[in-house]
Amino acid sequence: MKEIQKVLLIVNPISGDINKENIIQNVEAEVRKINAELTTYRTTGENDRKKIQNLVDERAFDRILIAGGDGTIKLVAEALINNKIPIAIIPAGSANGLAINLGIPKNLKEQINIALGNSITLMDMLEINGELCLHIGDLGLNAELIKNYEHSRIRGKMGYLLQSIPTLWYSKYPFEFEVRLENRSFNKQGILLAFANAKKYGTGANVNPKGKIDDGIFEILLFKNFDTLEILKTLRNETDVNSEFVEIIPVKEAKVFCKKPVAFQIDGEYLGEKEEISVKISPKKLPIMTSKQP
Ligand SMILES: Nc1ncnc2c1ncn2[C@@H]1O[C@H](COP(=O)(O)OP(=O)(O)OP(=O)(O)O)[C@@H](O)[C@H]1O
Repeated sequence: MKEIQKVLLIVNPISGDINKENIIQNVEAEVRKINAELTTYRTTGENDRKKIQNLVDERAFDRILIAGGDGTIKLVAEALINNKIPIAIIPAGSANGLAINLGIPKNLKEQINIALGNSITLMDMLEINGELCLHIGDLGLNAELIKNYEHSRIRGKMGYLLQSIPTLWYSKYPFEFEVRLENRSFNKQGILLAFANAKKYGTGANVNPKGKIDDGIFEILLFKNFDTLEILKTLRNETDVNSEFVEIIPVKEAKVFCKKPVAFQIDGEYLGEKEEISVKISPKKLPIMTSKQP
């Protein structure tokens, strides 16, 4: 592999409520050791995508490190789409769903080693209603929970837990979904319909055991109206989902129609209520650093 000469470090100063100075100093030290040049860009929350694109066009970076959460990774992936520079994650968000799915370790030194290493995975990306999705999008109860959580003042797992009760109380579940695949269509009722590129939710819940980020396939997960509280508990904990709750359908493309508008989210960001969803997989779209082939 070609030697790394120019590294861009993109830092989101506010993500996860974490001070990033320690990350920046450690990255500086490690980049110095390999005699590469480092440029650091701090996001402002305004026009970052264009500014990153300009920076990347100006200087030929051969590695881009991202210290932030899923929102920051998505922003960079959108800025770089079709530009084959490998990206690497230094997890520094509140949930870090993609990093969890890639098995990025907790230790900063190990994270930087992976970031400056040579194990690249060409990751599939989901495109949902024209939006880029890194690992999971869903319709239903989880999106309602995220919407309510975004408005609550209590963060972390406790915030989710406290929001579960009013979410369940006000939710109009079960929802009616019509799923259209390449060669068949069917109607299903459930509390949550997810499109998963990987195995886990950001909380670590292993909802899609067969999920693989580079197999050219995504899974539709239908959480049936079984035991809602039990399912919510599973989504918020680091446990495997009970297979009785969920039906898994591997596909490359799908359309979903809802009888009434249903809450929708991508990678932890609430995107309003939708009646129609169109999903397809873009295979091998994003080169991303991993400890080994996941
Ligand atoms: N300097 C800044 N000031 C305010 N907002 C910012 C700034 N830089 C980026 N942002 C905002 O940060 C958000 C992305 O945050 P990100 O998702 O990476 O972190 P998080 O929400 O803490 O983590 P996670 O997605 O893992 O829960 C975007 O909405 C972006 O507009």
